[in-house]
Amino acid sequence: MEKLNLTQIETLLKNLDGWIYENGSISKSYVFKDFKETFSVMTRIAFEAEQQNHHPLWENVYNQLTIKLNTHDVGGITQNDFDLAKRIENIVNKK
Ligand SMILES: C[C@H](O)[C@H](O)[C@H]1CNC2=NC(N)=NC(=O)C2=N1
Repeated sequence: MEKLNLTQIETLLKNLDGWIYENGSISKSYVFKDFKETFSVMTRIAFEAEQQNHHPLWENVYNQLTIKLNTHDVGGITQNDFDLAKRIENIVNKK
């Protein structure tokens, strides 16, 4: 899997509403109704991540969830990160 350069990252981010590139990850923060909804979304993301074999760095406090994606095997951002981000958006928008 090839590391993407900054131009490619910025271009691909245009298709991901609210996602940013910072400190070597693409990331987005979400706020949900309550903890149960947040954890329900996290559970669905977890199964998606497992299916893709690509896993997030994430932080959850009550109804807040911050997700950071990078490809640690190559030490950068790859298409895998954007694929998972898209799947996360699909889960969150369907919740
Ligand atoms: C051994 C296993 O396939 C690898 O460690 C996978 C697992 N999940 C992963 N997740 C992420 N975010 N980056 C990786 O490089 C990665 N590699």
